[in-house]
Amino acid sequence: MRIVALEGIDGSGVSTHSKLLHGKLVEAGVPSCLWKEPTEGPVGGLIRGFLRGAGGAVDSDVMALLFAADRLWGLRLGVAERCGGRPEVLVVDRYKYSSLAYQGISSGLEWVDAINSKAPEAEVLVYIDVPPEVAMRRITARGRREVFETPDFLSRVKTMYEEVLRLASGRGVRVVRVEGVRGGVERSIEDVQSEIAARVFEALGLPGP
Ligand SMILES: Nc1ncnc2c1ncn2[C@@H]1O[C@H](COP(=O)(O)OP(=O)(O)OP(=O)(O)O)[C@@H](O)[C@H]1O
Ligand SMILES: Cc1cn([C@H]2C[C@H](O)[C@@H](COP(=O)(O)O)O2)c(=O)[nH]c1=O
Repeated sequence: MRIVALEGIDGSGVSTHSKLLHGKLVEAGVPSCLWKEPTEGPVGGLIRGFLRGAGGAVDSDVMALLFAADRLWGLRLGVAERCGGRPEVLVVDRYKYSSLAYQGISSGLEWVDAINSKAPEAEVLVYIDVPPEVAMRRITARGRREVFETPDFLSRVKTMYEEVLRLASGRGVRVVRVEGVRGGVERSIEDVQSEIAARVFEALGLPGP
């Protein structure tokens, strides 16, 4: 199973572009499945509660363990059930790189990496680079906020992603960095998506979308 992971700070467009990319793969006849973390499984439900603030204060180590458990549940049980077996390409809307960037801040990269060592590296990691101010504008516009969605925390996550991308790249993951904002101007969804699709197809050795 070839894993293509989409990553970025909240509001960068990870969910939007995961769905669109999956649609393009299906259109091109590539057996592909769209997966999202946190999942809809039992551990994913617990995580959602914490993200909405229902579980009280959020402890980074506890969240890291929950995300790692949810991830393995997905890889070992959820994907097979939802995708009808093992798809050729699994497009993941967030993966272990989110744990490294978000929980790595307080829990430490090394430990978060260790508890995720049973989740294989992605073949391709698409990072959507958006400044926290733009991301926060989009988050505010949609009206509901989760615990990590503050300007200060998203700035720290963005800084952490740089380290995570270096780590992944050093392990042979194809890192595709895409600008969500160019020359101070937000790029349209279509513009960003056509770049993502073209570069992911190329990285996977598939004929262009
Ligand atoms: N170029 C763009 N790419 C993606 N989304 C964009 C773009 N321009 C505007 N948007 C808007 O930004 C929002 C991004 O939402 P989306 O749920 O995809 O982000 P996300 O990164 O998955 O956030 P979260 O992790 O908080 O759920 C959507 O409302 C989308 O319409
Ligand atoms: C997989 C994963 C996610 N997170 C964070 C990133 C977001 O703030 C939320 C998920 O919300 P979304 O609206 O569904 O994108 O959780 C994280 O901190 N660690 C992880 O491993």
